[in-house]
Amino acid sequence: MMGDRSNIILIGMPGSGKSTIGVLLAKAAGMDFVDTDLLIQSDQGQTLQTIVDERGYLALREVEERVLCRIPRAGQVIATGGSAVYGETAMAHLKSTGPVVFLNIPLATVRERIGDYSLRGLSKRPDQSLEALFDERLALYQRYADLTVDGEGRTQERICDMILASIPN
Ligand SMILES: Nc1ncnc2c1ncn2[C@@H]1O[C@H](COP(=O)(O)OP(=O)(O)O)[C@@H](O)[C@H]1O
Ligand SMILES: O=C(O)C1=C[C@@H](OP(=O)(O)O)[C@@H](O)[C@H](O)C1
Ligand SMILES: [Mg+2]
Repeated sequence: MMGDRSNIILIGMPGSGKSTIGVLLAKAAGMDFVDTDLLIQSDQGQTLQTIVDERGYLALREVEERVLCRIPRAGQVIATGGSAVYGETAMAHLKSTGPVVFLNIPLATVRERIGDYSLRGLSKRPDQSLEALFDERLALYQRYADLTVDGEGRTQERICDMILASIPN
């Protein structure tokens, strides 16, 4: 099946369900799954948290952009990290490989799901609040989305079904 279908690319804030819903989508659609956070870690031989702690949040964004640009065109479900949208070239590449789906959840739900974000290796300016990061990113997620799915109050299975119903195969 790989090679003859478009990718499906998931974007959104940390906690929006990209990694977990991505697996469900891939199983339901008979596609492969890749989590770009894991690609970054194996490329660098470091955890995301270590990259941010030792080299800074901009280093993570640079590495992320390079890794995303190498994603092949074959049919895979791709869970990106929340900061993927800072890479303009990477997003142009990903969009050329298939539909980009924005998993949209409110700030309060991001807070609930991610807990103490200082321990999450988030790619954000140290002085930036989560609220400011959310606002900055919302505009970027909306810019790149081909499809937006509201995840609030919905199960992962329901969100998966909604995405499959909206994407031609
Ligand atoms: N629709 C949902 N309803 C309830 N919990 C969810 C939902 N989507 C994701 N979660 C939970 O939120 C957490 C973060 O999900 P994850 O897939 O890792 O998000 P991301 O990859 O976008 O950061 C996980 O514990 C996951 O089970
Ligand atoms: O939003 C972010 O800045 C990040 C989100 C993480 O991925 P998830 O969105 O899958 O949690 C991971 O890429 C890294 O810790 C940076
Ligand atoms: Mg994830």
